[in-house]
Amino acid sequence: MNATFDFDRYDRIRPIRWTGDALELLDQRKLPFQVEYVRCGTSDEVAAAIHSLTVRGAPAIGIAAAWGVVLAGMKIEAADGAEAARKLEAPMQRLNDARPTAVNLAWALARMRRVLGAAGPDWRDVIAREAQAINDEDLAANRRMGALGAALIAPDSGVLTHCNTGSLATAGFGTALGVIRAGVAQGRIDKVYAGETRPWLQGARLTVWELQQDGIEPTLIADSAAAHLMKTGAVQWVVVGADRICANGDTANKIGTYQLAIAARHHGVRFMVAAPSSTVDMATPNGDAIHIEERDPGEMFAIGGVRTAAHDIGAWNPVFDVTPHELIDAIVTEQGVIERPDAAAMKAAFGG
Ligand SMILES: CSC[C@H]1O[C@H](OP(=O)(O)O)[C@H](O)[C@@H]1O
Repeated sequence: MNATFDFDRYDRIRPIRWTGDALELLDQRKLPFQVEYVRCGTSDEVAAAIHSLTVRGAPAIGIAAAWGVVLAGMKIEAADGAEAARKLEAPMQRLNDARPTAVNLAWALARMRRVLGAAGPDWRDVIAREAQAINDEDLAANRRMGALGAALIAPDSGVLTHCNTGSLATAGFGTALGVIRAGVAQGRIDKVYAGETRPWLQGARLTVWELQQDGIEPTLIADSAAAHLMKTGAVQWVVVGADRICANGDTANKIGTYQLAIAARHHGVRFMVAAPSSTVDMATPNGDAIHIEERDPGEMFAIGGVRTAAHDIGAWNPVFDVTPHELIDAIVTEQGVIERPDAAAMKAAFGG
């Protein structure tokens, strides 16, 4: 990233605000047409906000859950961190159970448990500092990933992205969208395509809105137009985020990612996954072991409260899928770039 890169120009959105005694969440169910914050005063309110996608995005739900633990800590008495950890285990489990696929949620809660276990009478300050550290580390990681990922993209490239991986999904700047922000700023990317990302429309509602805040004009496409777009030669990279990257490089991400990878390989378009190391899960051997969240089929029947499907029908609504590592050209984390990821490359990079 060049020294004069203006992060502030590309990072005005704050989906998570800690007030000192509550967590304010930008309600992503209502964007882009309403910009409203939801106030969470308890950890269970944070868990409900995670489950309802009021706050969403793998890193963002981990950060929100960490602050949820701090909120739970305000409601109990404990002499030290070990006693607090015992009393907070139930609310932490409810935070953990809010969504199953993104490893960042469990990862953040494991960090909170770890510091709690070692904390003394000042355990409340310790967990508040840890929640802030998780947030700040994510922001720094995204800015580093932006530089590393953008460097892979040749000037004058077209890029297609999927879902939302920007400031709304993280502590700021974004993962895949951070790569795109950096690539646009450096003149490497001159055309950004965003897939609408049915059924929840993270692309059409969130990514397009985020990029407009930056002065970047994306082109929205229907999810079903992606392969045709690649066939035209308009894009050189597909750049996406991740919810869980396994020990062999298999990657869970928003539903529709897998078919983008298949089409990209068929058309000679390179495929990049950008995610912080907090999304890497070396304890999960491969994509077959990932719990794919299935959500209420009702999310497929209406948009903005307007029904779009016939009545009295069934539906299947898995909201993630797994891209096998063989279809991924590069995994970019803040620790570096893994080209042609496989188990050996992942082990060399992350141990385990
Ligand atoms: C940097 S966000 C990663 C990931 O999270 C999103 O899922 P959701 O909107 O359901 O929380 C999407 O899969 C993004 O790629």
